[in-house]
Amino acid sequence: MTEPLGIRAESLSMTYRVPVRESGLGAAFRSLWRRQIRTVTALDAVDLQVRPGESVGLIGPNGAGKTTLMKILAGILKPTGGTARVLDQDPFQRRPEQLRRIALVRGSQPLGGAPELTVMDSLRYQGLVFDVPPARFTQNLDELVELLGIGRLLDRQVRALSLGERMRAGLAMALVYRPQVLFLDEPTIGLDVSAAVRTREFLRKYVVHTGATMILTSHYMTDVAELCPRVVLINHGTKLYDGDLTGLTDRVRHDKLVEVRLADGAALPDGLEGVEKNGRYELSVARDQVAPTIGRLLAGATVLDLSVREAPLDVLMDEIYRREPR
Ligand SMILES: Nc1ncnc2c1ncn2[C@@H]1O[C@H](COP(=O)(O)OP(=O)(O)OP(=O)(O)O)[C@@H](O)[C@H]1O
Repeated sequence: MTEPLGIRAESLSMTYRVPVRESGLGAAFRSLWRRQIRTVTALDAVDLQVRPGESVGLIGPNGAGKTTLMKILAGILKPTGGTARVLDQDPFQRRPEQLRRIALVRGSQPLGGAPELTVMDSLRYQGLVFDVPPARFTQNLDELVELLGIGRLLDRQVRALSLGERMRAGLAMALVYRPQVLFLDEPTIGLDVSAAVRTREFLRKYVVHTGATMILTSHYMTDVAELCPRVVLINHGTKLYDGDLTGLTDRVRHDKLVEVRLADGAALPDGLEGVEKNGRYELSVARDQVAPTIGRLLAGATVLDLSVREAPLDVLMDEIYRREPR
């Protein structure tokens, strides 16, 4: 059955036409009357369905096509092939009532508008552009000020904000009209650890509180792991995986890491192998061998400390990306 709302992309393709020019003055003159064009396929027949209220992490290496897909879904780019429907409308039609229901926030440029304005004036302007009734505006703003902790920023000029402050103000700008669909392109890029944690907490609360649908791209796997129960991996413009993160990482790693500290610098019991790091051993153990391995460690040595963990997500993603030809 057709899902009436949410997001639906069918066979979405995007080809950019890029002028090609050799370096040098002569080549610059020649290109005036003989332009060479190369085509770049950024998306190649991508299908995607996102249910209302779902949070999806769009992942893939640099140049995979993630931003292109987001821009198409947000109505900024017209695809060269296929169809997109967001909240049952073609996003590229850019109908005002549609624009009022979606938002795109780019971590690299979280705030548009006039840099001389204060954050409060920018928010008021946003409220007018998006036709938010005054009482609703005040209510939304109060919530956002509380959730994002931006009270102290309201009377500051936009141009005087730090990157983290810009991101928080940018989120407030994008969310003050309560969009139902949120496209976030690397929302924590360049943020310090605390700012990234606070941004993630905010986004989690926002989607729970409002029921918004969210598509997020990030190279920080913590963002994706914490916010998106579902991930979509694309590379070279093609969708390669759609499911939960564990299902994806299980494809490359079938082990867990057992880390152990033994008394008096003792060696590992016979038959166990591991890498020594700072007085601890790290053992890569097949998932079904974790319990027997721990049993052998406890039986064969005096264990001071022991932990079992998954391989770091970034390492797993590196392995996944490396499997794909660049
Ligand atoms: N305006 C443009 N003109 C020409 N080519 C473009 C344009 N925008 C993107 N591309 C190309 O399209 C491909 C996909 O780019 P896109 O920005 O969608 O990737 P991405 O997955 O968001 O990458 P990143 O993680 O580096 O931001 C790349 O090869 C890129 O060089």
